[in-house]
Amino acid sequence: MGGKRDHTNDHQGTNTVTEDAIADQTDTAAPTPTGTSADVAETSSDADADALHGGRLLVLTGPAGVGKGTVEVALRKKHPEVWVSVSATTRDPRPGEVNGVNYWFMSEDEFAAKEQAGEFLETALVHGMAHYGTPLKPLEEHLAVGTPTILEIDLQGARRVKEKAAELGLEVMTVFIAPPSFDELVRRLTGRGTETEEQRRRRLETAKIELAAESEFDVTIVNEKVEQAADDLWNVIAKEYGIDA
Ligand SMILES: Nc1ncnc2c1ncn2[C@@H]1O[C@H](COP(=O)(O)OP(=O)(O)OP(=O)(O)O)[C@@H](O)[C@H]1O
Ligand SMILES: Nc1nc2c(ncn2[C@@H]2O[C@H](COP(=O)(O)O)[C@@H](O)[C@H]2O)c(=O)[nH]1
Repeated sequence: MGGKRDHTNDHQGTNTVTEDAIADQTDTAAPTPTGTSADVAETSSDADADALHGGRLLVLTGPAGVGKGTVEVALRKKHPEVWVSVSATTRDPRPGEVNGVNYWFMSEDEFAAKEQAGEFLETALVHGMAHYGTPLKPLEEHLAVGTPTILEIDLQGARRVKEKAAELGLEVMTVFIAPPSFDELVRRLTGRGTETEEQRRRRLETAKIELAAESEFDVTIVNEKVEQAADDLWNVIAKEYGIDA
């Protein structure tokens, strides 16, 4: 697998991930859960890890505010056949975020019950603040039909998926999205304006740990310019899935 690190030089203007932009991600390639968080339970109750055998996916990781969500939206605009897994989370929705589109938002109790029931591929406590998890059932459904699939998860989740890949018979390509500089990362996170000062501080602490782990990933894409980063990501996907780019 890769090892490429892509650099571009000019910045793109800020580009907030809006509800409308994310709504564009409506899946066309395979079934996607919709509705309330209760639907996750319905679709995930028979989760069977064997169903992932032979599946192929991309794990996308990068520090808070680097632009992962923004790049995914740009990618999905050009390549709607790519599916980005919708995670469960116990954090509160940001303004404009929609349940079942951005995340499956749920209480800590609901999350713990699903975790206990084995409904997640992986889970993590992120930034020491909220739990996040990748629902298994929709992932199985997409991998079964060969949909190009992205899990946007944190470093702990990426490590967990890599550890489990062999046992599950999964082909996993890991991609790290890096900022052009730490200062620019701080600017983007601050500019997004969705966190309190304390939340931002915690995210930047996590960011330092994640940036130090970049070499664990198969490929690094530096997000200087959103469209270029989305094209770079598509090239990785196309290569991984044997698609003519
Ligand atoms: N290439 C870029 N140049 C300038 N601004 C960018 C670029 N990419 C993203 N941004 C801006 O940076 C901010 C953070 O982007 P985004 O929310 O996509 O980050 P993220 O990595 O998904 O963050 P988190 O992990 O905290 O959810 C947004 O305001 C977005 O518009
Ligand atoms: N381990 C997992 N990490 C996840 C999952 N879904 C999202 N994430 C990561 O959490 C942070 C914070 O996300 P935010 O939306 O609150 O800014 C970010 O790094 C995501 O990539 C998951 O299912 N598992």
